[in-house]
Amino acid sequence: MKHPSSQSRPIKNRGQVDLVIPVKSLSIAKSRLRGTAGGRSHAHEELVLTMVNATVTAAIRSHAVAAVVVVTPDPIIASSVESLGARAVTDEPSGGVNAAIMHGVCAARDDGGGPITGALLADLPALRHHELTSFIAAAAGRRAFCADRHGSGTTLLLSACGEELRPSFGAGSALAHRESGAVSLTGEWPSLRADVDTVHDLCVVAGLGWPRPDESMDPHQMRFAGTSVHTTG
Ligand SMILES: Nc1nc2c(ncn2[C@@H]2O[C@H](COP(=O)(O)OP(=O)(O)OP(=O)(O)O)[C@@H](O)[C@H]2O)c(=O)[nH]1
Ligand SMILES: C[C@H](OP(=O)(O)O)C(=O)O
Repeated sequence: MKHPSSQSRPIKNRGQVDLVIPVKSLSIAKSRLRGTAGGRSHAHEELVLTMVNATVTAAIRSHAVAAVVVVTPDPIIASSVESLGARAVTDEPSGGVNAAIMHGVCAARDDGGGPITGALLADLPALRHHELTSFIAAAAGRRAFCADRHGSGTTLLLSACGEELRPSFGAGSALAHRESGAVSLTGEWPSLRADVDTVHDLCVVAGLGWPRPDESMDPHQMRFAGTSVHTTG
């Protein structure tokens, strides 16, 4: 089902991969970061939305990606990512991250679907679209995943060409994906490995150049851990 706020269709790129990006509601997402964005009302929600928008923008810009489907129960996220060119669908039923991903995969199939599906987490604000394209090329149609920079989590899982995705996101997902036969690819993809769960992770993405000047959508700024972040305020 399309998100209740849905009005637009996704922008179709030339690529072969339909990418699904699951995102919780802004009120509960990134709980480990809560409090780091400052005391201003909705500062945390703005930080999370800014990270989601940056991730979705990079995914859409990758030439290897055909379409981006964001699965979220949150109407603010839905409307924001639709304005970027993604399709938004609600969680249905709500059953956690892997159920949300599979719902997005079904939505992508209903929309025509490409031969490869993928799940990308929404907390990769420093993501460079050419790194995503490079990873997809390296996967070469195999079921493959990118571990986060700690090696324990997963930031991206791709299905084999024409086959099921079989996501096992959650604690220790890198091992789960490896044990289920996915190939762990280890190229030079620092921005694809830099998920943000903690304040320290924010410093890491700041070192990778996030936020970039063109992502500063208005003059509001938050300060945390010595890093200045512009928000959509
Ligand atoms: N649509 C949807 N997305 C989910 C769900 N559970 C987790 N996610 C998303 O999956 C990714 C990883 O989720 P978590 O690590 O559990 O949560 P998080 O918001 O990243 O961070 P914490 O709250 O600090 O654990 C994030 O992009 C979440 O927004 C769900 O039930 N539905
Ligand atoms: C869902 C989980 O991500 P994180 O807890 O790092 O957000 C994972 O890596 O599978």
